[in-house]
Amino acid sequence: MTSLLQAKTINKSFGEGKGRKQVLKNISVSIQDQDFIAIMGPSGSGKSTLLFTISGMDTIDSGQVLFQNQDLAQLSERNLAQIRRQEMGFVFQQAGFIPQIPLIDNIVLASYNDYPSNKKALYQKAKALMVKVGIDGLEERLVSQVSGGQLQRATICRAILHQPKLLFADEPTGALNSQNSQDILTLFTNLNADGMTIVLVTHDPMVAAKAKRILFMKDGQIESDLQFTQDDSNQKHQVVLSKMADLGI
Ligand SMILES: Nc1ncnc2c1ncn2[C@@H]1O[C@H](COP(=O)(O)OP(=O)(O)OP(=O)(O)O)[C@@H](O)[C@H]1O
Repeated sequence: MTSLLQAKTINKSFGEGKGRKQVLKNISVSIQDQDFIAIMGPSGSGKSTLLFTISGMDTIDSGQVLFQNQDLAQLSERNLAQIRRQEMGFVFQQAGFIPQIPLIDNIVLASYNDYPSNKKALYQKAKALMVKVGIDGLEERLVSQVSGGQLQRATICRAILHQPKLLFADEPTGALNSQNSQDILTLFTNLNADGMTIVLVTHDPMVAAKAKRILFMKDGQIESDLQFTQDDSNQKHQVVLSKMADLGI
């Protein structure tokens, strides 16, 4: 496996003066091609901030984030946006969908801008993905006409439509019931088996147990980095539960 993304001693603070809080403290982590990583840790430990900074959505105070050996901070805004649109996919809580257009247009829009000649294929693929995640039949609904869980699944469709190399997801199953969560996890597992690298943040030990590697964060640092060679979800689940107990999660 080759390194897809490397974070080198990154630091990130929020606030000014006395209110300044260092949220990421000298974090170094290397994400390999075809990794499937779950980031866990107590609330406020810096999980989402780590996801935002390594994905180029937010800046860092010091250190380096290299994606395919390119330093994100050295890229022009245009090049960074292009890499993020074409090579990365994002499942974040703020969906950023346009309220006035149907769900399927929202799913296709970003990819269509980059690949306008593929319009028909993109819509066909979007429909197939909507079936896979259990929101078929909602193609023409507006954002205001679907539930939070349905919107979350639409966000996932949009994030993977262009088959990104690297998928970032913040609590991708947070708004879903257990059957829908299982369907999404099966989809992620299959995408990963087909070559997509996945980095997700979760509080759910069942979700983490699907990953090949689990990073536990504590107070802005990576407390442990567990790699699993055997695909034994039960064993991983037990390890996660015991680690969560250690960290008081
Ligand atoms: N934009 C921001 N401005 C100021 N403080 C922020 C900002 N984003 C995050 N923080 C603070 O940074 C710390 C880490 O936040 P972060 O969202 O990364 O934690 P988390 O581990 O993902 O938490 P949770 O599990 O509750 O989502 C928290 O104290 C949070 O309040």
